[in-house]
Amino acid sequence: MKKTIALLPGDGIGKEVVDVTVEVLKAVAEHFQHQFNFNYGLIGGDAIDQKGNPLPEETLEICRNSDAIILGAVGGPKWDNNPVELRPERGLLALRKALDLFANLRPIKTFDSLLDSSPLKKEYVNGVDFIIVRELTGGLYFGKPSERIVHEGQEAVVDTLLYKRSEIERILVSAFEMAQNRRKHVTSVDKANVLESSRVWREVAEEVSKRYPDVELEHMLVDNAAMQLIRSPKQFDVIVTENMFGDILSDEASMITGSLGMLSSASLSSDGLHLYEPVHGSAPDIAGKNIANPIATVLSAAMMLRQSFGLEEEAKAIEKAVDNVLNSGLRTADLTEAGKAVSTKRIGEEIISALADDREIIKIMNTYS
Ligand SMILES: NC(=O)c1ccc[n+]([C@@H]2O[C@H](COP(=O)([O-])OP(=O)(O)OC[C@H]3O[C@@H](n4cnc5c(N)ncnc54)[C@H](O)[C@@H]3O)[C@@H](O)[C@H]2O)c1
Ligand SMILES: CC(C)[C@H](C(=O)O)[C@@H](O)C(=O)O
Ligand SMILES: [Mg+2]
Repeated sequence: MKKTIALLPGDGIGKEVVDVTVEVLKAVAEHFQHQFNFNYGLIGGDAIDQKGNPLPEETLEICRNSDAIILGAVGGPKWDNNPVELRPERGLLALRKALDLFANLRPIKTFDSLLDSSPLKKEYVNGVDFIIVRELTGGLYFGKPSERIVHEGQEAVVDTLLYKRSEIERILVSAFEMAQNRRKHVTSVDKANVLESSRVWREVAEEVSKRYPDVELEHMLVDNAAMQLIRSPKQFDVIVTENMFGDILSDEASMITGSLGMLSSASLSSDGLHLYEPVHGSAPDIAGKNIANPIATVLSAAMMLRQSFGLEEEAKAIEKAVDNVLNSGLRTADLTEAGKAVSTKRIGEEIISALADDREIIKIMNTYS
């Protein structure tokens, strides 16, 4: 299979984790006889420095001319005091909007070998397998006005939480569709005791649920959901929620798996051009040290192979290679005690060698079958 992949490494550890992921994808291409072409684009702080724009038009073109997009992360202290239009994060938000990447899927699944890495009790995290479906192109992130104003004669500020009913409906449909192929349970998270937007969200959730009689719908207030994620994470199958709540709950949920460095994601659009990125950011505190965990991005690439290219066997091969590496006891610093950790690059090399081992076994088995 021949595919073109846009690579937007971005800033900080974004570059390090994308570098590893590209090597893994090259190994997959070699073992499974595919041709992956990689087109690099600038986004975030780097793009501001080189092009004066966090999302240059060339980058959008590269994305539009590709079959899928892999992004690292954007942001860093260097640009923190920039005016809002020159913030790296604006580049990511503009990209999500421009490509209509409205459905952000963030799977939370524990690895058996990492049960001890979670701060939660082993018996609570063992077997956790749920997905957060986060609305990604609406809500507080995009509502206008969003500005400093004078209100009642005083300095004030306003951000707007705006959703079209159709935007709420399409994300809920995505969640119910997903639940139908899983354990048939949707938890719709909102703040309907306070926010009008959440009251409408609940109404739409009820309407959509009528089309999926085999799926159970539960409403949960976001503050309770934050607590339930820690108290009993196994109760969840599909969590669907608006943009900001989803952002916060997914970082929280990452600790069930042991680290934010484990959490992959897919941002899906209606026209089939999807973006894959780790849930974490550019981690300025560890950037440039070759110690970041690349697994979130590598697993995002597996999501890409499955979702965008239909390459199920290849996606599974990556997931199995990651599992094998973790089973062998190798861990980056976020998952183990100081002194025992291995580097970003080493984890990448081990994943590639686990992939190769697995292919050899399959080949040997095929010759005997
Ligand atoms: N998708 C994105 O591009 C994205 C996501 C989140 C934050 N950001 C940006 O990143 C910058 C830093 O934000 P932050 O520090 O709040 O969040 P962060 O996710 O970058 O880091 C939070 C903490 O987790 C650790 N961490 C994150 N990823 C890791 C990995 N792969 N391996 C090991 N440790 C990891 C970091 O070292 C840090 O201690 C900000 O500019 C923010 O806007 C970007
Ligand atoms: C960098 C930031 C804009 C982004 C978000 O809030 O969506 C990040 O935190 C994420 O989770 O992808
Ligand atoms: Mg976030």
